[in-house]
Order: sequence, then structure tokens, then C-alpha cells
Amino acid sequence: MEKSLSIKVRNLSKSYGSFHAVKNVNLEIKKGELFCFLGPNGAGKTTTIKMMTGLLEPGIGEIEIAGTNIWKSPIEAKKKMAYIPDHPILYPKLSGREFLRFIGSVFQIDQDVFEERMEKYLSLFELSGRADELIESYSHGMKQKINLCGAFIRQPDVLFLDEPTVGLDPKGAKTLKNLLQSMCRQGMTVFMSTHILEIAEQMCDRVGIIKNGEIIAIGTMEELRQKEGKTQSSLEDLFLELTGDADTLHLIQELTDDDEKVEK
Ligand SMILES: Nc1ncnc2c1ncn2[C@@H]1O[C@H](COP(=O)(O)OP(=O)(O)OP(=O)(O)O)[C@@H](O)[C@H]1O
Repeated sequence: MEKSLSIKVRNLSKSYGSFHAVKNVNLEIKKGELFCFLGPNGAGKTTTIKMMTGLLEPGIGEIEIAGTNIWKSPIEAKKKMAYIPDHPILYPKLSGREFLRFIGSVFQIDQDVFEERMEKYLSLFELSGRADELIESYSHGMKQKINLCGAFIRQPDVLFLDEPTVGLDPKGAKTLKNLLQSMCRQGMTVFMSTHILEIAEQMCDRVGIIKNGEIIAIGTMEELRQKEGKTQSSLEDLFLELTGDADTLHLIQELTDDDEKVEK
């Protein structure tokens, strides 16, 4: 694998019985890239991410994370990556800080470095005042934020996020965008999924569009916009289908406003 590649996926497929959920997906994501997997509900985003993170065995195909085959050397690959699922999986009887300390100990992060990072990310996601309360008392958005804090504290080489803005308030989504962009500038690679076009457009460098298990277009949003209406399988209808609704309007507006970037 070329040195600058952080994620390499070759001929990845997965079927459930006779249903082909993911069909021959090929991807190359460079180090430092903020890549977005955009597609409607049921397109195959979660299935692909689960195979890439070692949670779901591929039917066919090869996946390398930072040069390591996730299915041949899972422990080595998993040390280099973090994964935020669409539904946060947490320990409800731990407080937010206890959960983060657990992450810090599992991944053997130096104590001083850990404490500094923990307070920094809790503060950025406005959780400092609630971090000693039990996770079971948190809202969905707060659970999402504490999970994000856990991933950022680790500072992995590659970060996978499945629909990370679902449940976040506009300010939380903006904090996430700024952090991801700042960390990618410093070399982290991000692979995130969304079903909302504007989120992909506002947050990511490059976008892969998946529909019915197949990647149908890949490029910067500018490149994809140029293809809109010109290709046989017009992206126009799909773009309309993926456009955010009234519920996501405030979040998209917040992401669109350019202000000071959060530094790592
Ligand atoms: N365990 C399973 N058994 C059978 N079919 C499944 C299973 N898991 C997923 N599928 C099907 O595979 C397809 C892809 O699902 P997947 O969850 O990957 O889509 P998605 O793009 O993440 O969708 P969403 O945006 O709704 O989360 C869907 O049609 C889904 O019903």
C-alpha cells in the first residue's frame, strides 16, 4: 500500500442470503483526508463501515487500515483506529468521566496527556458540568458527544464515524466539523457517513456516493456538481432525495457559517 494511503478497500461485497447489500466497493482514502460516504437510507453505508472496522465479516474483499489488513491483523489495525457507531454504545452505570478514564486505561494513554485532553474535549462539547453524572441520564446528543470525546482523546490515525451529526445540536455539529478539519490537517484520516448532502458538502474534502450497495460517483462536491445532469445515471434526483429537510436546516446553517476554527 502506498505510504500516503490510510484506507484501501478492494472488491468489497456482502450479501444477506440472496440480497446483495454491498457490491464490489473499491476505495482509496489518503492520509489527512476527510472523506464522506453519502447515500440514502439502506444504501449500504453501515454495512460497509462495519466491515471496514472489523465488526462484520466481508463476503468478499480486502480492507487495509493504515497499511494493516483489518481481518488478518485485527488487533494491530484496531489500535490505529476509532469507530463512532450511529447508535452510541456506552456503559450506562458509568459517569461520563469514568467512561473516558476507562478508554484512557484501555488504550494506555499517558495520565497527564489523558487528563488534559479529557478536560479539553469535555469543555469543547460543553459537557464539563455534566461529566460526573451517570451516562444513563444523558440525552442521545450528550451520549454522542461523550463518545466523540472518547475518540478524540485517543487521537487515532483513522476515525470512522457513522452518521455523527444525528442527535447533535447545531453548535455540537459545528464543534465536530472544526475538530475533524483541524485534526485532518494534522494527519488524521476521517471516514464518515451521512444521508444529508449539505453535511457532506460542508464537512468533507471528498465524497463517495453509494446507492443500492454500489458506489455510483466519487470526487469533490464540486466535481460531482459538474456531473449533475450530465451523466446517464443523473445525480440530480439523488441529490434532491439527499437534501436535508426542515429538521436539519439549523444544523446546516451553523455548518455553513464560517467562523474561527478550533485548534487541536
Ligand atoms: N443483518 C442483516 N440482515 C439482512 N439484511 C440486512 C442486515 N443488515 C443490513 N441489511 C440490509 O442491507 C441494506 C444496507 O443496510 P445498511 O444498514 O448498510 O444501510 P445504510 O446505508 O447504513 O442505511 P441507513 O442510512 O438507513 O443507516 C439494507 O437494505 C438493510 O436492510
